[in-house]
Amino acid sequence: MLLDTDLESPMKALRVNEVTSGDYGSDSDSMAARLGASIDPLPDEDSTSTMMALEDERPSLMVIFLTFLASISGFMFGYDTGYISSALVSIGDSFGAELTYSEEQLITAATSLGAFITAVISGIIVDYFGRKPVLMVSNILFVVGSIIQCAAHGVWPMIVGRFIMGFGVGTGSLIAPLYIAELAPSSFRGRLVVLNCLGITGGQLIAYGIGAGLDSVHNGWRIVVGLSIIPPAVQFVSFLFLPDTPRFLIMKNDIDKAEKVITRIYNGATPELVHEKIREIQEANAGIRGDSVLQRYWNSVLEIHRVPSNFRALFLACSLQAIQQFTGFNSLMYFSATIFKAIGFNNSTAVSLIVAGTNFFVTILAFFVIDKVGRRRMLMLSLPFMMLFLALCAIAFHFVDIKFENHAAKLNGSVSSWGIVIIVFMICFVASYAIGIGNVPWQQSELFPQSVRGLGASYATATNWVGSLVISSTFFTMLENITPTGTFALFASLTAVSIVLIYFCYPELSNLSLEEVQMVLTGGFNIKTSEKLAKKRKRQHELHRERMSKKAEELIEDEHFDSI
Ligand SMILES: O[C@H]1[C@H](O)[C@@H](O)[C@H](O)[C@@H](O)[C@H]1O
Repeated sequence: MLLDTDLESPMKALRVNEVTSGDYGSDSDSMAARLGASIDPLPDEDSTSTMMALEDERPSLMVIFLTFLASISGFMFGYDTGYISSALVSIGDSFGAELTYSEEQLITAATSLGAFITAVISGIIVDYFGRKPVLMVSNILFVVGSIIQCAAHGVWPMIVGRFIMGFGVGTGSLIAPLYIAELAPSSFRGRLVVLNCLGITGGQLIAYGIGAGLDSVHNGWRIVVGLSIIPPAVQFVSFLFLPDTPRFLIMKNDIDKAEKVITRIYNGATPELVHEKIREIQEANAGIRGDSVLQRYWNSVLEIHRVPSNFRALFLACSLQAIQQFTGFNSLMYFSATIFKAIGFNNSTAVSLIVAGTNFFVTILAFFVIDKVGRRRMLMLSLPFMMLFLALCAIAFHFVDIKFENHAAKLNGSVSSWGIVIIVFMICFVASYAIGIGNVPWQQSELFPQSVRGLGASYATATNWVGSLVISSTFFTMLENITPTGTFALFASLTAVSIVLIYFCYPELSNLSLEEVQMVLTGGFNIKTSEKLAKKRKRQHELHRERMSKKAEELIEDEHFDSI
């Protein structure tokens, strides 16, 4: 019979082996074996422990509300990266003369660069000051960046505004999924984090839509940018009245506050369950030692690199973000209008709206299936299809007589049936991306223990922004130098390598509590064990819910009987 206490003992051993002893290099292979042993027989009905009791519950209204509010950061991420392509066209000669190609590139890249910088430094700041205050600072940066852009009458103020806005985007893209993951009951964590991804893809879709609508309006781009002030202002004011995550509060030893927050965010949180939960989090999440911020930062850096389970987590989180970016999706997100124009479509903005729309709607599908199907299975479905459609795009481009030179495309002839084939393949590629690798990497926070979660998430987020910067600034150069066929073939080969990496290294983490994830990453990647444990947890969650609804039915029947 499985008890969660069975799973706690390897947990204690994990800390003794890997952290407390300071023997960072020694990895515990027996851990996997013990973990495997502990999850072997299926649990009976009475085995649901404290942790399960709370982690099983449907998210409370409070959790759903906080998730939506945090997802505003995702929306800003999407909106701010989405509006720029239409804004660049409609800025026209607002700054005295038409923008040169390098000015356009600087304006676009400034946000990614700003985002990269804050993604690197925010990790440690969020572990020190908390998730909520740093999220609120990101709101101020969004607003300041937008105001500077709206008032800009030259290229440089525009670049500075985009750069400052990038600070907000980077910080928000790091904290929002982290905040949500720390609040969510484990059986709903995947879905709730995907809500933030829906914010991103929805923000991109809306930005494209508004941009296309205001295309011919004089100074319409100022309206598009100006509108972006509203969501962060709403998020800022709301968070004035809302709490930080219990896991952060416990790390800071603010137990009273943590108790209050847990009581508010978990349905069915009795005082005993709340205390038990606090004890579990305390046990699993020893804070980082050190007298000053710098010393603690350094110790976190040591711990994330030297503790094998942390390093595995770091490797996975960064690899997933790199795969998401280097398989080329954002080249379509940012430049699909240009590509479609190049292959002969007049209404290219409308066609590129289809790309953003497919990304958004398939992310909705991912929302419904991620916790049921599992992260690993979704990736193993997503990547092979992406590879297939990238390869098909590469082949189809071979039959279109098109040349990219000096950042312009020369098409010989008019739009052909191959052009339509390319669009269909690209849309299938986007759908395959959005169902898996488009959102699973943002589950990154679940990979790390509390003590290095901010730092780990920041490394991974920074990887995402570097990837986005590299792909968006080299895509045209690749089209020119290695042809579209070569470019898409390169993306397809990188996807093939990614499939191998995911197959051998990415365990199934759906339905596991944040503390159990640590056990899975101890002593190896434990793919088989993780799959068994995830399956077992899923069964337990289902059993628990069935029991709860049976109890509720019995209660209603009793009441009915009494009233007769
Ligand atoms: O998860 C998001 C999403 O897929 C966006 O559409 C994409 O532009 C981002 O780069 C990515 O991080």
